[in-house]
Amino acid sequence: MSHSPSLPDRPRLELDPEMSETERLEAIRQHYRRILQVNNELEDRLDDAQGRRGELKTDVDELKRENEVLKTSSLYIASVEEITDDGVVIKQHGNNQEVLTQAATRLDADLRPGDRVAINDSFAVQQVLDDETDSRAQAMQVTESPDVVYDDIGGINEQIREVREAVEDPLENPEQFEAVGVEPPSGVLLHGPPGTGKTMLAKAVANESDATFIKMAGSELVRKFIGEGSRLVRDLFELAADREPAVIFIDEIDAVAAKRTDSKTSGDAEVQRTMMQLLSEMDGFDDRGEIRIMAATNRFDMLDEAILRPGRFDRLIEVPEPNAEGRARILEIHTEDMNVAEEADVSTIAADLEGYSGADIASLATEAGMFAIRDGRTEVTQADFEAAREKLQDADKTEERVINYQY
Ligand SMILES: Nc1ncnc2c1ncn2[C@@H]1O[C@H](COP(=O)(O)OP(=O)(O)OP(=O)(O)O)[C@@H](O)[C@H]1O
Repeated sequence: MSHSPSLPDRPRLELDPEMSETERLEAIRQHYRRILQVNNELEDRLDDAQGRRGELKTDVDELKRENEVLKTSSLYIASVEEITDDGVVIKQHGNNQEVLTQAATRLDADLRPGDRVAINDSFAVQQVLDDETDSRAQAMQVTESPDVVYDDIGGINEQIREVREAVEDPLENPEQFEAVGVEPPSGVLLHGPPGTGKTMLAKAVANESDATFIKMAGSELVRKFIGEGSRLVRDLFELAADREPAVIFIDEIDAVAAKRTDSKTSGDAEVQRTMMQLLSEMDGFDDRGEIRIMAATNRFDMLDEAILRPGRFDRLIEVPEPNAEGRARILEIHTEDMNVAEEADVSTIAADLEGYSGADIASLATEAGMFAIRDGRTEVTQADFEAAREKLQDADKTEERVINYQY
């Protein structure tokens, strides 16, 4: 090898018996100098070798790390069912296969039933997944029975009726649809301005149909879970199948299903893949059983028409800003538990709230209550509502100024 040429020969001392005393001394001196020289040479070589060894060790460490990564990137996900004297019983996700296996010794003490774990090809548990790694749990919000009822929603009775017909009826009376011979709508799309009660409506229909509510936010899929979008969409439908009856709710669907002409979002191949996965899940979902699919958007104009075709989101329900009557009902709902003065008139206040969404009205009620508290009163007066309205309007103006300043 180029970096290890043969070692220098060991110097020999050759003394001739014929030599004089002086000659012998000279020969020994020379021999001594030669030994020193070889010694220096060997020391240099040793330094070189040590340096080289350091380099190689760094290479090995790097390869080891790479190997670890390669090993861990091909792990499967499973849940721990039971820990027995014979080993760990796990259930693999996806195929639900149960296996009795062993855990890496360093994990023995940490393992608990219910843990999500990563297993290798021979099913040995390699890693316990914490919530951080569990993107599925982060990306989806699962609620057994959301605490919203239809009566909590004001001003959109017609929309409630339509959602009940499209979601609740097929969940509760599938036989009726079969007997009449009509297919219930595949997917229900709620569209309208922000804060008008779209999410509430989806939660209420899940609650009142005794279905599990599974929410996924489209915007998070593209912002937070880059590269995982299509897998998470697949997981979403799988989870719903495990938990039926279930209502799937995809909020801000425009984030994954924008028109192709919108270069900023749709140019992204990953977003396209996520949308294709969503479409294929919906198309392949003929025998939908007890799963209903809902979605919401504030940007109906941005949606790719592909998602609106029959068999996909084919029931569109517009949830508009509330009118005066709706605003009064929403204000009534949000002041139900508040100690409001006799003289305060909800409909007069509501009449003045043109352009307010349900969410705006909810903050107005809280803000009015805060005025009473600051004033040391226990009753909320008409004046408190007016003060709250002015405060929110001022806040809006500041926001506008900030936005104008930014652009
Ligand atoms: N119609 C309504 N009746 C009563 N409260 C409402 C109504 N609409 C909105 N609210 C209040 O505003 C909050 C937010 O509403 P929600 O999340 O349902 O709106 P959204 O339409 O889904 O909004 P976004 O499009 O911003 O997600 C609710 O928790 C509720 O307090």
